[in-house]
Amino acid sequence: MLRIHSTPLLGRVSTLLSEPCKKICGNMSSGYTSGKKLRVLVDMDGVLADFEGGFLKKYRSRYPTEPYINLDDRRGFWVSSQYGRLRSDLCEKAISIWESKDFFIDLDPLPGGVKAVKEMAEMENTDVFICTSPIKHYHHCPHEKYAWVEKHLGHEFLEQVILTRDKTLITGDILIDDKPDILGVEAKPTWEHILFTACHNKHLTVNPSQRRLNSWSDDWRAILNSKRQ
Ligand SMILES: Cc1cn([C@H]2C[C@H](OP(=O)(O)O)[C@@H](CO)O2)c(=O)[nH]c1=O
Ligand SMILES: [Mg+2]
Repeated sequence: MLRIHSTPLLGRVSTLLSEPCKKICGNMSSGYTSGKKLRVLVDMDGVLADFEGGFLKKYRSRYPTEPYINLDDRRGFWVSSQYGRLRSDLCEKAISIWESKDFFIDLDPLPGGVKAVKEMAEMENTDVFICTSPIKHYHHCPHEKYAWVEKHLGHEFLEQVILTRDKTLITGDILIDDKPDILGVEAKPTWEHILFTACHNKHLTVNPSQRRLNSWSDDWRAILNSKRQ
């Protein structure tokens, strides 16, 4: 175990730290001390990773003779609920797709998302976190979500990953998320929910005070700027 006996050694300890360690320490201090940085929480499935497209592709390939729902006809956040209404046994078949190995890692990035998040992360006074919920069948999903971030955003971005089943507990200024209702134990989350448009929510009439981001070609920079003091 490394013990620090005197201050001169402190300087040496920092030179002994590997580059990633230095970056972690750097991130921690800037994040905790500034207080005025804009904190953006970006959801993963349906915002950065194409959950709906990936699901339909794998469902049709595993169950080629079963009925399916075109993305244009998707309604409601939960895929399995709509499949269950189509025919009750299709609910379980749908679930079997995202519980399978390689479902989450194989998801394609949604157009413009990775580029936007990288640009956001480079902006002054801006902290970006990927805020995503793992499914409860934990055998593959949490691992693959980290692997997806590493693959598409880079190893250093792993520092920015928040896995939580309750996003209301996470503090931030903005949460960009495709789920229309984000509920949890905190009744008044600190963030403003920006609804990211997806096939399952595009027909929804939402509360007029709720802002949308229609895609990553939409003006996400203006939304961020509107929250800056
Ligand atoms: C079951 C299900 C999960 N998901 C996504 C949402 C969550 O990821 P995220 O928080 O990154 O959007 C994750 C666990 O529910 O899977 C859907 O988008 N639709 C579904 O029908
Ligand atoms: Mg989502």
